[in-house]
Amino acid sequence: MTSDRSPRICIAGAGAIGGTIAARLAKAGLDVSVLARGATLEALRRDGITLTDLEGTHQVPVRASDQADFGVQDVIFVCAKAQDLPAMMPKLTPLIGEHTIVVPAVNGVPWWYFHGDSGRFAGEPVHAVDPDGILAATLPGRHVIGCVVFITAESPQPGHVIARNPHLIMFGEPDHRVSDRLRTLCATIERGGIEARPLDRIRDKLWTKIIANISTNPLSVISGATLEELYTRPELKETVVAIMREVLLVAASYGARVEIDPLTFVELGAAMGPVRTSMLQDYERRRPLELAAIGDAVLELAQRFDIPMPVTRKVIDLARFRGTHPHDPQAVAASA
Ligand SMILES: NC(=O)C1=CN([C@@H]2O[C@H](COP(=O)(O)OP(=O)(O)OC[C@H]3O[C@@H](n4cnc5c(N)ncnc54)[C@H](OP(=O)(O)O)[C@@H]3O)[C@@H](O)[C@H]2O)C=CC1
Ligand SMILES: CC(C)(CO)C(=O)C(=O)O
Repeated sequence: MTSDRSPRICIAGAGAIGGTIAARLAKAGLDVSVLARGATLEALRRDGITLTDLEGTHQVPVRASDQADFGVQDVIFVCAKAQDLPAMMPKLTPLIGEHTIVVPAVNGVPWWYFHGDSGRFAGEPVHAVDPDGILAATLPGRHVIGCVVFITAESPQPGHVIARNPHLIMFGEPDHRVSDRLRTLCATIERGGIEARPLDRIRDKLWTKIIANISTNPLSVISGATLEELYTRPELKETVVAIMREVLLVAASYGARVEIDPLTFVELGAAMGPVRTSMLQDYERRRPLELAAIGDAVLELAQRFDIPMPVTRKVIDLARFRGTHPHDPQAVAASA
């Protein structure tokens, strides 16, 4: 990636996060192409992306296709749910050239976690997120720059995105170098009004986000509670904090420095207000839950150090049950 011409940026997956990033960058005049499908593709071709953020509502035209026919890209943001990556990633191959950067904007433990790592598991796969090894096989790790997305967004209908909070993404090289390409990427993203911070220890922030997700997303599915409720109602908060404690031990075992303690986490989380987690939104729409990346992968990492995670495991099991047996008030009423 060079800074002497406008970079070509592809956003693969135009839901809540992909739609927000694509709209911000395209609105700033960057060369953006969007890989989308179905109703979203139709909406993008007809109306562009309609983004409501802190600055108001913007309608932003974008180039969109369901074929990866945009030519070799400088940057590809992969913005699908983790379980959709093995189907999506091979489609992106024509977009990847020698110097292409691929940024998975995906919650949970990434498949590249041990790539570029110098610890005892260096180079090993994370089976829960790449069960057939498709991601590792299609994308050489040298293309990856990791990121942690601090944007809360919803896509209430295809092509429409609401993201009414400050937009922050932290980026980092898997081997922790603060490289030229990392700095150039951040400068490019900032042109879109998204705060982009280059980090030298991306896994620390990954763990911070993983702790937020694993302690609230599955429990939100079981309880139907918002973040504010999860972090303030004593009967929910107790479980949230118990999960955090279990996961902090795993993070520490992998050498991560998580600077926030559970009580500070709870205070910050409560201030997020009546937000429905992305997993609760998926549950309500009868969509698959991102439990493999946010839950199972953490259990897999815990297992490597023989760390028991009784509360976390139970909550993940219950969320998985709820995801496959959705509560249907109408059916309950009809059978009464
Ligand atoms: N929403 C949020 O507030 C946050 C989300 N995240 C994370 O960001 C990631 C993306 O989440 P989010 O944007 O909410 O998810 P969404 O479900 O809103 O968007 C995912 C998009 O990817 C599309 N997609 C999936 N597979 C393909 C494919 N093969 N070809 C083309 N398009 C495809 C989906 O299309 P279709 O609708 O047709 O399935 C959908 O439009 C997740 O890991 C999530 O956990 C992180 C921080 C906050
Ligand atoms: C808002 C937050 C942090 C909740 O865990 C999130 O990332 C999500 O909803 O997936």
